[in-house]
This record gives sequence, C-alpha cells and structure tokens, in this order.
Amino acid sequence: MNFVQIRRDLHRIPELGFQEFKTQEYLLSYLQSLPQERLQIKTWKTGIFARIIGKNPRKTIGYRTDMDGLPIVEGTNLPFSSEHPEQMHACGHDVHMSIALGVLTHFVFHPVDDHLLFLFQPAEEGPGGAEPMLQTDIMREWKPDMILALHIAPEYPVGSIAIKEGLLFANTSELFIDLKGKGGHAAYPHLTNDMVVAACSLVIQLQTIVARNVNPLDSAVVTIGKINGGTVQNIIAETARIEGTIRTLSVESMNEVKKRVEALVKGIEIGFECEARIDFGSMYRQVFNEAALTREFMEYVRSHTDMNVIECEKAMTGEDFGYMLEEIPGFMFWLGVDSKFGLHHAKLCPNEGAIDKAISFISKYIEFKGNQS
Ligand SMILES: CC(=O)N[C@@H](CCC[C@H](N)C(=O)O)C(=O)O
Repeated sequence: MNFVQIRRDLHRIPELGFQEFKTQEYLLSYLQSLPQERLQIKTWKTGIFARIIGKNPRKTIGYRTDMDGLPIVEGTNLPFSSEHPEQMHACGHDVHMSIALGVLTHFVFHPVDDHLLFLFQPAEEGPGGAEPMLQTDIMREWKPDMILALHIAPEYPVGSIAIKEGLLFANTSELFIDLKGKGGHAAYPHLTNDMVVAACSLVIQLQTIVARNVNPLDSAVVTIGKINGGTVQNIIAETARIEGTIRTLSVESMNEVKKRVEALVKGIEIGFECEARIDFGSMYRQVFNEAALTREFMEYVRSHTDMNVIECEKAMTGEDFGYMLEEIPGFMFWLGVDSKFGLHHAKLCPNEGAIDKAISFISKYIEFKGNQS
C-alpha cells in the first residue's frame, strides 16, 4: 500500500469542517477495500469510527486523526495541489489521515489482543468535531480505555517526535466581533460613525490585554486574523467585522481575557456611538497529556524504535483532541516533518518521508500496548 500516494490524493481534496464529504467517501472506499472479517465501520456526520476486533480483548486502544482543511489558497505549486479553490490541507491533516490508514491497515492484517478504535474526526479547525463525536452512542459503546493522536510539526526533523507530560496545547476560544455604525460620504465624516476607524482602534486596544492585563508570569495570545469593513474607497464604512482567536494556559485566564474583550468592546460602543456584537464561537479544552502513559510511550519509542524523542515545551496551538483527553487517558505528540513553511501557511510542505516512519513506529507501540496484559 502506498500511503504517500494516499496523502497526495487527500491533499487534492481539502474540505472545511463538517463538509468533508469527498474525504469521507475516499476513506470509506479505502476501508471497504480491506479484509472485513475484523473490521467494523460506522459513520457519524462526515466522520468515521473504524474498529478492529481484538483476538483476546480486555481493553480498547483509540487512535484519532482529524480530517478537515483550511480556507487558504494553496501556494506550493505541487503537482498534487488542492483542486478546491481557497481550501488547502495547510495543517497536515492529509498526512495525519494517511498515517492513520497505514496503522489501521497494519492491524487489519496483524490484529492484537485488544480492540483498536480508529476515529476519523471532522472539523478540528472549527467548529470542533471531537466534543460532539464523544457524545455519540457509537463512542459510548466503543469507548477506548486510552487514546493517542499526533500533529505534524514543521520545525522538527523527520525521524523525530516531540512530546511532554501535562499541558501540551492551550485553551482556545474563537472571537468574532461585528460593529455597526453609520456610513456615508467620505467627505462628510462628521455625519457618520466610521466602523473602519472603530475596528482599527479596537484591534490595537485588544493587543493591550496581553500586554497590560495578563500576569506577565502567565501566557496568553489574542490574535486577530481577519478584518472586513466597508465597500469602496470613498464611502465611510457602516459595518466592520473582526475575527480572531484567544489562547490561554488556563480556563481562569480565558475567562479574564474574555471579560477584558467585553469591556474594550463596550468602550468602542460608547466612544464611536455604534453597536457591537461579540461571538466567542467555539472553544477548545487544553491538550493535557496523562503522565504515566506519556512517560511509558516516550520510553518505549526511545528504546524500541529509531525515532528521536524530544521533550518539548508547551505551545499556544489549540486542538479539540483536548476534549477526548479530558474523558479518556492518553496523549498527543508532535511528529517532525521538516517544512520550511509552518502550520497554516500556504506553502506548508511536509516531508513525506515522515509518513512511513510514523506508520512503522506507531504500529510497534500499539502492538506493545495491545498485547500488554
Ligand atoms: C493545531 C492547530 O493549528 N489547531 C488550530 C485549532 C483552531 C481552533 C479554533 N478554530 C480557534 O481558532 O480558536 C489552531 O489554530 O491552533
């Protein structure tokens, strides 16, 4: 089986959260091509649960991959570039899926004692598929006793993984703010309430939250990734929209940052005589790696595989896999893919050499865990 080719096929068809129809169809058709004796497949929305029946099951080991792409125009010029306008696998979920299929395929042919549950989860980039997937009857019936997942890491070389016990990824909240004032002629600003100026002022003020309100010994991020406002150069904008994300290391800090966002937006409403609406969108729980399993995984990979294990720092990235780790013990790790361009970049280009290496060492580890009494 050529999992690099599978990654390329998936790379051509990136789809946004809960619209992964072609991706689901591709994955299903691959799964259906495998021997079915031990394989049980159920779909949920655009996601898939695939269980491999163990030989002498005492527990279930879960392995999760995400499935969705991002709204980015691809800039790699690769021959297998995205065929979907303004959508790209710029966060490596194509690589994640091909590795999951590789590991799954290994165990279809070489089952272990325990059941293995592979979760193909939609909408990681938003609005979040992990939390609703956890609430399904299928998950209740097939619930794993432990779970693992990976995320590609452009900054680490192929042949390495990076991981730590405890907090790995931050708490996140999306942030959408709509401003509505009074538009008008560009030459008569005194008769209007200009929402472009209000939005610009608000973006600058939002930056003071991390600089002035968060304890310097704590960490937080407020990033505004998108501003929309106005229609043409000589009309004063009646509306503007700001879109961003908040990251914190604790739920308490998240609540504090949100309070400050609300206060600053209230100030904009008063100062610019406009109406504002805040929507905090979807929120993800922190990714917190269970200590004993993480340690055992690190030791196993160090001593039984040729992968280099790096103990890394926590990051302000978010992952809705955090919801799964809240209910099921397990861990997430970074997989080195050595790309000059980072995650969420139009030129992200993971080194595909990482795919077969990952399939091989993850299969070894799951074989060890799946036969462990
Ligand atoms: C690994 C990664 O890049 N994850 C995303 C998760 C996005 C969460 C949500 N849509 C938000 O923007 O808050 C990330 O941006 O860290």
